[in-house]
Amino acid sequence: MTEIDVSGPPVEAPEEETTETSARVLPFLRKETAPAAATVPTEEEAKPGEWEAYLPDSDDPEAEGLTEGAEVDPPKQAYPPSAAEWMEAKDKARLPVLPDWVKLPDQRKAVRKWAVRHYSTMVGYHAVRLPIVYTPKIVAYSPIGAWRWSTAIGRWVFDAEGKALRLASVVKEDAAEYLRLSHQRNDRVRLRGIVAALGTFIGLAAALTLYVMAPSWLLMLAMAALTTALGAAGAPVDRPLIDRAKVTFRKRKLSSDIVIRAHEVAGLTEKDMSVAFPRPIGRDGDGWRVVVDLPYGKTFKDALKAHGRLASGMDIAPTQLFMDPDETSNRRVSYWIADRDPLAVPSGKSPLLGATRVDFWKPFPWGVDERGNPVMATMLWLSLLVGAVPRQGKTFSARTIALAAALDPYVRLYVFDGKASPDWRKFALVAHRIGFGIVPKNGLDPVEHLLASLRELKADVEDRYHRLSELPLHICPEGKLTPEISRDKKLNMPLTLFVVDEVQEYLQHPEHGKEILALLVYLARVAPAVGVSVMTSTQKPDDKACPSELRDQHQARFALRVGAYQVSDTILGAGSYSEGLDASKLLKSHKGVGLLKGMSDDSGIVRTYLADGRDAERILTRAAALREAEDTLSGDAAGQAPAAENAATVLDDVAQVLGKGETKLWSETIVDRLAELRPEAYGAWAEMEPKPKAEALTAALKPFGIGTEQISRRVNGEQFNKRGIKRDDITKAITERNKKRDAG
Ligand SMILES: Nc1ncnc2c1ncn2[C@@H]1O[C@H](COP(=O)(O)OP(=O)(O)OP(=O)(O)O)[C@@H](O)[C@H]1O
Repeated sequence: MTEIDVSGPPVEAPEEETTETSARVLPFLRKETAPAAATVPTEEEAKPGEWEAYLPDSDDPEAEGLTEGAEVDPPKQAYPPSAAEWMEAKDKARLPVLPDWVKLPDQRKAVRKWAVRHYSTMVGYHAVRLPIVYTPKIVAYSPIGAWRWSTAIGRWVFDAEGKALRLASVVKEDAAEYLRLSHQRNDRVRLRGIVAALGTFIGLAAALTLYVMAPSWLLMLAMAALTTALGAAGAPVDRPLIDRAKVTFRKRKLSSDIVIRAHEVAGLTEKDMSVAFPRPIGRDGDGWRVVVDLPYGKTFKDALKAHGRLASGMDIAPTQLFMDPDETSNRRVSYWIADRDPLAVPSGKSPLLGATRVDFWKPFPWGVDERGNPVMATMLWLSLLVGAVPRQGKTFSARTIALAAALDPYVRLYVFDGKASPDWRKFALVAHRIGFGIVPKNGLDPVEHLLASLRELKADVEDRYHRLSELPLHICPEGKLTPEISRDKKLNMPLTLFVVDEVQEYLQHPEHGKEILALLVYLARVAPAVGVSVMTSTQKPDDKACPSELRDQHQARFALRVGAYQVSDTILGAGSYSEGLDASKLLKSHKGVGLLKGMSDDSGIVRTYLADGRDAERILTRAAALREAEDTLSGDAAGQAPAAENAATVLDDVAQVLGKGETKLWSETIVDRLAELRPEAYGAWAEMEPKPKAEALTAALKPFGIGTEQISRRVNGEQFNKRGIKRDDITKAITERNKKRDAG
């Protein structure tokens, strides 16, 4: 592959350098130059990424000592570039046949909206002034206009323009010249007099005809037109009849002068070099798109640093100015200048309110960007970290994602809220496991419940990896979870979303914090690949409250307003600030607005849709009904024993149901006995078919490292082979658990 050095424009090498044995390698090009016509490119010709090479001309007397074909330091890059590179460069440089605002319906709509708003403002402006300003002015100026017209016609008819020449010939006493000019004047006056008389006659006849025959509206129109024309002619030259519409900046055309001024005051221009405009300024959605080339040596980062000064230079709020780097050149910056602060405009209610169900395998609407384009979110194969200062919409934005998951009846939800706020309560209708706060209540410790859920899920994830690799090819062609597998209840591998709001509350738990951290790190890193996504949110993204070893596992990040750019970088990942992503620039009024990174190839602003408490309740009631209809309610929502209770006692329960002298027992028999022992906890298992019944027990014992094995038994003289549990395994697990418990 060709290596291309585009570190700077070609520089004419000093003569002595070319004669040295260690010749300097000039920056090379993507475009081949015809050797015979090789010249040093001027700055205007040199476009980024299209440098022309300066090849010494052997005919040039100054190129002494250089012979064609003689070896200098071989350039790093092969030359000429390959056809693919050449085509790629051309592809990048090519402008589309039609601009985006013509092709894309969203942009077309925005331009249409802008045009209607712009021109209706203009028309409205003048319509209001027509009766109260323009008409009185026209009427007042029209006599002056009539006088100006008649004197102008009189001067024309009597050849006033030749008067000065005639007078000059009199002063010079040049009789011949005077006679010639007088003759010319007489001829002119005669002809012009006839024309004027004819014009007056026709005009009067037309006026009379109009007066007698024309309908009154036409007569009025003609009079209005005549008065307007006279008024315009009579208006003082320094004060035009019609005011210019005094429109605000956002409706004023953004000119290159304004952009240049902004760069000058922002210190982004050089003494002898201003900014260049590689393409014309144009409308883009509800704003202007301006692409500039900064002077050589200035970078996108410089523009980013000067953000506030640029906004001031353009006379707009900083929140109206958006910047994007350009991949072809570090000195090219693309600005989007919004007509008004787009982030303060609410994005509206979540479309989930009108949705009967969601397919969580597909992207779902989460909000809109600064230009009002929809932003679709997906949680497939990733984990998401949400961070912000309190009251900015952290919980609401994360909850909208969980609501979408709830509306897919095949998605299993785990919801834990460290703050025990009312925001997540209604998820109890659908969540497989749910817990609030960190303080034990009604005999249930939410932290232990979270821990047990994490262990349960870890075992599930390990099991999924194992089973996916063993599934037959026709079910699992690529060894990956598919929509079909995830919806097959028998396979029990649904898409799963693990939500932890205010995660720092759990991570700082004195007893279980470390284990919770380790399990979350494991899940955020490993689980997305088998359809288990983790979504954590925090108002304290610092290392103490939410260590980087957990933050770093999140592929996607969403930062709402934070206090400082360093905190923004902590949430979004190092280097985000230099890419132009800085959540500290968001304002308090920007509720539910944040910067999204890593969910797709694009990073940027999302104004999340709003689903308040009542909306959430409506959606969750619908989601619960949907799950009931599809028979997918499970865990806590289905009234099945909470994970903590199961996990804490299942070992003892199994030990208890194993009869004296029974060294091993079939799983389904164990479940039946468990259901008799504690129907409130195991009743639901007992009603299952034999296979899922056995699988439920296997999953419950998995976190303790207990597996099943084939057990042969004779029933009524017949031999049966089924999977079961060994007493020794149970006894060992209980001993280990007790040891751990005692060790504290
Ligand atoms: N998308 C949105 N559109 C409009 N307003 C919103 C949006 N999201 C949140 N808000 C407003 O912001 C307020 C705070 O939201 P939320 O409770 O999600 O903040 P938070 O960051 O989780 O706060 P805390 O840390 O105190 O829980 C909400 O009560 C709501 O009024």
